[in-house]
Amino acid sequence: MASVQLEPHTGSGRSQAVARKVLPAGCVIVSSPALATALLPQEKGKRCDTCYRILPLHRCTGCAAYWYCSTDCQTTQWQLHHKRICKRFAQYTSSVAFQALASHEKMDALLLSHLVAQFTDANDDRLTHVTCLLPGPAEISLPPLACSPRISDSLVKDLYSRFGNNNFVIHSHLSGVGHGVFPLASRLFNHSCLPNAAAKYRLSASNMPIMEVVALRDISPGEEICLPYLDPALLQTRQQIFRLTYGFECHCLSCLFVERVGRIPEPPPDERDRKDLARRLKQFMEATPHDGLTLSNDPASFPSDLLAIFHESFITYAAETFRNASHDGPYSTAFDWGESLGHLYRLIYPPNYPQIGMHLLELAKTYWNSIVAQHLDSGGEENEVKQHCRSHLKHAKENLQILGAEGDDDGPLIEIQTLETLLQDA
Ligand SMILES: C[S@@+](CC[C@H](N)C(=O)[O-])C[C@H]1O[C@@H](n2cnc3c(N)ncnc32)[C@H](O)[C@@H]1O
Repeated sequence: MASVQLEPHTGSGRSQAVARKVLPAGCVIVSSPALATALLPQEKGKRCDTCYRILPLHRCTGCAAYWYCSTDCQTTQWQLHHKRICKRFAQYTSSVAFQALASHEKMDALLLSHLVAQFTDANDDRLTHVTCLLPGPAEISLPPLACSPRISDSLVKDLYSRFGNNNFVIHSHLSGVGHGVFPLASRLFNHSCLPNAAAKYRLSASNMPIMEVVALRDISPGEEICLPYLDPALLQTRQQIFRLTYGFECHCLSCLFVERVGRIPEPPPDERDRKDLARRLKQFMEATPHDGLTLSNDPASFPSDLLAIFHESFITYAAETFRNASHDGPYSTAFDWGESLGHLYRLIYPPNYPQIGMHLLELAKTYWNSIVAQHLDSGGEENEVKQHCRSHLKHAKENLQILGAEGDDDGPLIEIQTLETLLQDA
């Protein structure tokens, strides 16, 4: 690996991935192939079970439960694991033991089945790449499998004990489509709530999705490279999830900020008071230059009467109110809450975090929707709306170009291009 090296992490038993040279924003730091993947149930029949692309599909005639875009993809998966699963699949998924599982456990059971079906040799290097990962904190019991393993039960259990704190959600345009085992990325990257890198997935013919880890900003030699294990906007609950699922406590600067705040105050229940909170957030953002790393500062430098904006219920309220109004209005509500959510994201997430870009694109589309829907004819108002649309689109593009093309072929960068053209002609 020319870009990173594994070093012992000071003060803990784990390792850390450290940059060996300057890694400029947007560069692919590491490509990590999948060892096994499983599509989410809602994606079944919509995407190819091997390459995850959305194409015309044909069904496996044996089990009628796996879909492929080509003979190549079908052959690849048949050789990997499907030949051992196909015949028993219907019986397996209708079994009492499988049906009794919660939906996330069903995903794990399928992924584990896809993984173990591949192996006969316990000493296969690819298995060692999984068993050398850190196990999760909780005692686990094995889920039922779709085939009888040809490796020992203790090895299967050993593999499964790595699932909860190492596997990844495979996503396209930030929307989850499957789960995957990516041993190289798991071995390398620790978590930070202010990460300097993010994972994206490349989909190509006859291959399982490949994870690429991209630098979100310029990374200096010697700096640790971290990924977000979960959405950093879960400011109140994330520490508990780290403890229960991953067995660690996060000490990043953002978590230090939250710890110093103590208890994030509840936002006011009344809609008018919430609007007022959002208005004060806007004033604060207009008056205070911020670099997207606000949560790495001392909370004493942050207005205490604004802290309720970090309450998860306020973030959810802002997101839902924006979403509900962004297509058909009322547009003034969508603009107000869309802008507030943009401010919140800039405060919580590190620079160039893709959620910021995706939100700015949604906001730009909302301004455009309002132009189209309202046929604004008072020249001044329309110009102002167009200006907002252009400005958000520009910032969305700057942000999302860092992560670059990922997932399905269409997507935010294409949407930006289309909207740019429409705006030019408007
Ligand atoms: C995907 S693995 C990371 C692999 C790790 N670099 C190694 O040495 O193999 C996840 C595990 O790394 C540890 N870890 C990751 N990020 C951490 C952090 N910010 N603080 C403490 N432990 C962390 C936890 O034990 C977690 O369960």
